[in-house]
Amino acid sequence: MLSSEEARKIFGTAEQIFSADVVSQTVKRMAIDITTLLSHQYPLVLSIMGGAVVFTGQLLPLLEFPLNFDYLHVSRYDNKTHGGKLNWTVLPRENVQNRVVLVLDDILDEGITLAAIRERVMNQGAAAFYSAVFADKDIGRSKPIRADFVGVVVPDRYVFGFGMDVRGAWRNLPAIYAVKE
Ligand SMILES: O=P(O)(O)OC[C@H]1O[C@H](OP(=O)(O)OP(=O)(O)O)[C@H](O)[C@@H]1O
Ligand SMILES: Nc1nc2[nH]cnc2c(=O)[nH]1
Repeated sequence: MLSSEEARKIFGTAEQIFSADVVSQTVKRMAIDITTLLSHQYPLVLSIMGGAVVFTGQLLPLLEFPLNFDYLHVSRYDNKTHGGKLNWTVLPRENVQNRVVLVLDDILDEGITLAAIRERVMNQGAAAFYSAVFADKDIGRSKPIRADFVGVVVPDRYVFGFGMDVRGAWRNLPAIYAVKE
């Protein structure tokens, strides 16, 4: 775990890439797009902990139609800046069978996490799978999955804030930052 001083130092040298205002306007725009497509589908919304916690908390109150909510916890970065093996720690309790599922995540990077979630959800009998990611990283190569709803495109750098951590810290920031290279 980072010390408080280390965490402050990373923040102090980081570059803000999306302000809190832009982030909040983007969530509103995504809510409109999601409502247009899914408001009559009674979707089961699955939030991917822990990164999606802030995005989920801001998006859900803007979705003014009936839905169910559950979460799952899967991670593969484990406080590092490069992904490894997927670690499923919490599986959803809600049954996905015959449901239209909308998965919420903070960031689509290489796409490995979201592709694995889609495979799992579809194998369990979901009727349809949609995904909304707040940030889509421009990694310069193809990904195994595209999100149906994308908030912002971020550069190919390690980013944090708005739910995304840097070595476990700073998920609480309202804006998005890139660590100093
Ligand atoms: O597209 P990928 O390269 O697979 O990476 C994207 C995943 O990485 C992050 O999770 P992380 O493993 O950092 O766990 P966390 O949400 O608990 O921080 C993020 O929340 C996505 O789920
Ligand atoms: N915090 C954070 N998590 C990630 N998971 C995959 N890419 C990233 C990233 O750039 N930042």
